[in-house]
Amino acid sequence: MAGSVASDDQKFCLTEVLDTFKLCLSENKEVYLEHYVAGWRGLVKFLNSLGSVFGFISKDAVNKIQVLVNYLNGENGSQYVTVQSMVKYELDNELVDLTKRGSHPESGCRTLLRLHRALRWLELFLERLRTSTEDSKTSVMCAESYNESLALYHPWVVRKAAGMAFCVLPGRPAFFEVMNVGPPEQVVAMLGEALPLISEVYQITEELYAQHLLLDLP
Ligand SMILES: CCCCCCCCCCCCC/C=C/[C@@H](O)[C@H](COP(=O)(O)O)NC(=O)CCCCCCCCCCCCCCC
Repeated sequence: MAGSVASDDQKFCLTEVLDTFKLCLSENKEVYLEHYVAGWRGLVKFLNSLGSVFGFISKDAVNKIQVLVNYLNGENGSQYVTVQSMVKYELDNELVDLTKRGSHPESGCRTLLRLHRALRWLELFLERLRTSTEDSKTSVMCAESYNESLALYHPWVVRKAAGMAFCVLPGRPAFFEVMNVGPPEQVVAMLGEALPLISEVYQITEELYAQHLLLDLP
């Protein structure tokens, strides 16, 4: 379906994303920013293949990815190799607006926090997809996951727009097809492999942010 008409580099395959999140964790459980960002790139590709209704969502994600890529490729790039080193560097050098937006409105820490919250949505949504049945509705699974995670941080207008976008999500069969992994059983197996990795990346980041009191960055 949608996947087969897209050109190769536009083609999304969940396997790629799985592999990217696998690469995220270093031996001592630090999170590599480069792979974290690459994981999000893959997800955005997928989102774009679902249609232009999701444009306002992917645009925001792309902006945030770009902010982080700019740090990675910037003159202090070596401080941004892992999320742990980024947090340390930005805090030590007072590069983070801690209570209200001021001179560092786009710190790596606050930018990554937005993606981190979205990763929780992803975890919840993929778990619902994994355990769903043929007649489950993707729009409902998506909305429930959103309400339990990201929605808690979004103002009414954004929640409203997101809710409208969810309504036009393709049904489960078409959705699985766009994932481009294979038959449903294979998608389910794949999700079973991907989820623990995504959870681990999420947990490690969550604990790091909690430890440094960064979970409410403006
Ligand atoms: C498959 C359906 C995809 C639905 C995506 C669900 C997430 C809905 C998010 C709605 C965000 C609306 C855009 C605006 C966001 C910003 O206001 C807000 C705050 O930023 P600020 O503090 O800089 O102002 N930004 C955010 O919270 C970051 C949102 C990032 C969302 C990235 C979502 C990517 C989704 C990728 C889907 C992949 C699904 C894969 C399934 C196999």
